[in-house]
Amino acid sequence: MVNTTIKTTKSQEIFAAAQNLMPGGVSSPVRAFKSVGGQPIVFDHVKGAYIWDVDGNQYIDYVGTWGPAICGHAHPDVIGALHDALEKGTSFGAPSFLENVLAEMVIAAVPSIEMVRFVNSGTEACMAVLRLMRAFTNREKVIKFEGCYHGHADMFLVKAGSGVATLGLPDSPGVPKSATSSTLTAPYNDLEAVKALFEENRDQIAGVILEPVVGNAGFITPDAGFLEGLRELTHEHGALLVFDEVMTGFRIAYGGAQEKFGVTPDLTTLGKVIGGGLPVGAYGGRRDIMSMIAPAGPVYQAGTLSGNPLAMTAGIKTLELLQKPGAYEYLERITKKLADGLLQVALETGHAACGGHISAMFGLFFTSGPVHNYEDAKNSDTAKFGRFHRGMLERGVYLAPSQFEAGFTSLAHTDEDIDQTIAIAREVLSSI
Ligand SMILES: Cc1ncc(COP(=O)(O)O)c(C=O)c1O
Ligand SMILES: N[C@H](C=O)CCC(=O)O
Repeated sequence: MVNTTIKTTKSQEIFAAAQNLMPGGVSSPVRAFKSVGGQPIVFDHVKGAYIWDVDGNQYIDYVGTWGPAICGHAHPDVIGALHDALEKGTSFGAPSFLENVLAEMVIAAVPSIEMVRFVNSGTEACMAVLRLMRAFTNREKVIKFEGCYHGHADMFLVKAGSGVATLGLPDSPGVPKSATSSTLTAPYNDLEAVKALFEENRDQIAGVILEPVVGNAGFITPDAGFLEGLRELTHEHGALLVFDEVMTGFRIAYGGAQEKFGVTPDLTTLGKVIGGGLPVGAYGGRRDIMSMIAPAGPVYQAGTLSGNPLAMTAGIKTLELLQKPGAYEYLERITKKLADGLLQVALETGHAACGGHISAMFGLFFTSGPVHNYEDAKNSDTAKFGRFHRGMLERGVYLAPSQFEAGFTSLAHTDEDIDQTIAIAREVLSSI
């Protein structure tokens, strides 16, 4: 079972060459392993709950291409549907029936969404939703939370999570002050701070955007009453509430965090799962607000590849699989088993640790916690996380290469995968 001497010669060669070709050798920063140390492995192929690297090593995967692979990688139904769709062409740049099908599925599932617009990434969805918030309210300021990540658009690169947190970067050079001067920040789970911002900026705040369950500062859940409090405050101040469900959408429940917690925002952003592993994003919400988007209204937003037939097909198939009876019960059961198991092993082997899960999303911090916000997350032992990550990798478990990312399970993970992961964690945690 345990192999601590994996050979990664080919991975190393390819990654060395990549460094001369692409900044940091990668197409997106976190995957470069900068914060956990060591070199990334280079993937060859993926299937179900597993990945294989170019040296032939197999790993149990808890990244799931950062969330989309909730049914397991390369699910035969998704691949089959994609084969059929490919025969009809790779891009239309014109209306297709597939958009109607996915739109109907999204609208039926997500409580806040009465109309939806498809885009190509979560970043695009968040950029567009911000423009819409500002246009609808005729106000400029927006509140986001420290450690939350809403993609890499200028306005959101303020105390951002994900790669910005992973690399310990300040707000990015190249972002003009004017782009972020209207972005106000508060600590996650701190309603009083949000109240104060509303008081200090009366009638100027377009809305509040947040990850309803944080995945980009590690896994952090909303305190009881936090989401409800934001709903009340935004109503009270004539501002919009936006849930960025790019990560949580169709993952922590079929209808996302808003279904799970029973709090309905005005607007929602989606991505990841609804593209079934192809590049996709979406934003949607109340009909009166969405009707402002061009060409129905004056707020401009467009995309050559938006509504791409392959992405729509993979999304439709993925949502169909998730509709099967028992899907979310299964995800909850195995993820609980994993998260509880990891925490128990960490505590039994003498580490200060805390963690948890909701449905198919989980996390573990090396601090006794509790972790309520990004500051708490930063105070965890990230160096220890790096050693944990490397030990797990060398024994065949692929975790997100950053303390500031959540973990993901899928319908393809079996009880045996979870048992094996916990056993490996015991071995690693006993030695670090
Ligand atoms: C909550 C959240 N919002 C937005 C994004 C941006 O999405 P993308 O990487 O598809 O641009 C991500 C992930 O990167 C995310 O997790
Ligand atoms: N945290 C990001 C998305 O959820 C990680 C993906 C990336 O930016 O590469």
